Amino acid sequence: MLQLLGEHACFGGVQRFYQTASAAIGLPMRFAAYLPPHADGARLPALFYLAGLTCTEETFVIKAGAQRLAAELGVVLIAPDTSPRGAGVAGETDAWDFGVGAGFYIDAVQAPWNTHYRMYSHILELRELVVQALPVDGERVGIFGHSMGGHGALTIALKRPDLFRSVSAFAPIAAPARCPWGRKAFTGYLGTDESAWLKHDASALMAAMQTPFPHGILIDQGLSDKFLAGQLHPEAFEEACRAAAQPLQLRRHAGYDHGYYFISTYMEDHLRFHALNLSFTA
Ligand SMILES: N[C@@H](CCC(=O)N[C@@H](CS)C(=O)NCC(=O)O)C(=O)O
Repeated sequence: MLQLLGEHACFGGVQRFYQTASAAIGLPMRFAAYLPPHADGARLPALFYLAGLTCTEETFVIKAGAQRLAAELGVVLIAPDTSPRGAGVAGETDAWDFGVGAGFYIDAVQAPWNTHYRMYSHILELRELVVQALPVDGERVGIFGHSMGGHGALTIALKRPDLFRSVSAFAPIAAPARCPWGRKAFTGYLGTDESAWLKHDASALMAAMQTPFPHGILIDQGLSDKFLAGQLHPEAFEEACRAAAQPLQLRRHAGYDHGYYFISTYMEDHLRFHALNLSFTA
């Protein structure tokens, strides 16, 4: 079921790469798993990291610099891929913001995308798989992500707060139904009925809830991010959290852009935020 593709010693633990026959996607899917040093039989908290447009399961592992602190905190890190690979849908590699590398962590309902582009179900299936096959405590799983993956982390956590008990994001696409990236993806994967999009829009989902994460949500945003004005809309999510009485730390950082120099700068804060949240009993 799980095929080990590679393993590298890293800060006393192991950085692994796996392939699994994904039932949700209907194709082989890859993911990365960092296992910190741990005692035999231990069940550890785990964090899913969802990456952004054009990324793979390797991007976070190589660029975010998360393993050293994950080793210290004893947290497992799971990094899925960002879309199906080799689905063979016509045009799937024509654009960098739709199709391959841009699955948006939703299940497509429109043909021809709905056969394989089912990244929401894939993340849930991976969660089950890692709890079963790796030393992961199913009661202590959190989720975070960047840009498209920030949208994924926020929406998946809001849809399933029972499965993901802690959530944070870097420069998330916070209101996809009203930005060009989100509108393009939702039109292609979900169709033109915009009311159906709102079930996959973090700001709309939050506006319809009451304090789903009582210990708070953490978001970091660079103010020199070239996508901030047109694509990200953190202020919409901030407003929705205020209306829902959801505690939110939205930190805006002068000088930081959209990339991994920004993400790696604040990675430690996110890992400590999740480790603390996952230490509270449910
Ligand atoms: N290809 C795009 C940029 C795509 C992009 O910025 N992707 C972000 C996520 S939305 C990313 O993490 N890229 C990988 C990297 O920075 O290593 C462009 O031409 O501006």
